[in-house]
Amino acid sequence: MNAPSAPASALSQDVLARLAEVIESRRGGDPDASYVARLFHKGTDAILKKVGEEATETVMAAKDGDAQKIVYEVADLWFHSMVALAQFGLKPSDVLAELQRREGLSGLEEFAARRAREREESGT
Ligand SMILES: N=c1c2ncn([C@@H]3O[C@H](COP(=O)(O)OP(=O)(O)OP(=O)(O)O)[C@@H](O)[C@H]3O)c2ncn1[C@@H]1O[C@H](COP(=O)(O)O)[C@@H](O)[C@H]1O
Repeated sequence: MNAPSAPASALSQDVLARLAEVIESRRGGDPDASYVARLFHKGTDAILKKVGEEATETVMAAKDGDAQKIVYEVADLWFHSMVALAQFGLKPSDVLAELQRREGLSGLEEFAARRAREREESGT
């Protein structure tokens, strides 16, 4: 499967920051004039429903092995996840900071440390 390529300069966190600003600017806007305003107007359940739908569509695209479709569906998923973040007063930079914190931290080591902590807390 050939992954579509994109110029590195376009793959910047600026895109996420700009989109977050646009999303924020739609809060309280006209639901008939803006898709994001409509989502905010519908509320948390509707936003989370879209995140779930887009996650499912991403899985289906991946099962098909269609690179273009995967990128399209993941873009939908990221976008709706960003609306969900905004709904909870969060920004993409919060998620990027968490990913940065995890940099170089082995997932398996982190999992083992978490299990050890949980065992300690439950006293088992
Ligand atoms: N990135 C996006 C973006 N990605 C996806 N979508 C919309 O998300 C919806 C995805 O829903 P589906 O694929 O499920 O299709 P649908 O059947 O139309 O949706 P439903 O009726 O099932 O809810 C579509 O209407 C897409 O147009 C987006 N809408 C907006 N943006 C960004 O948000 C900005 C603000 O948008 P407005 O608020 O509409 O001005 C835009 O300039 C873009 O940068």
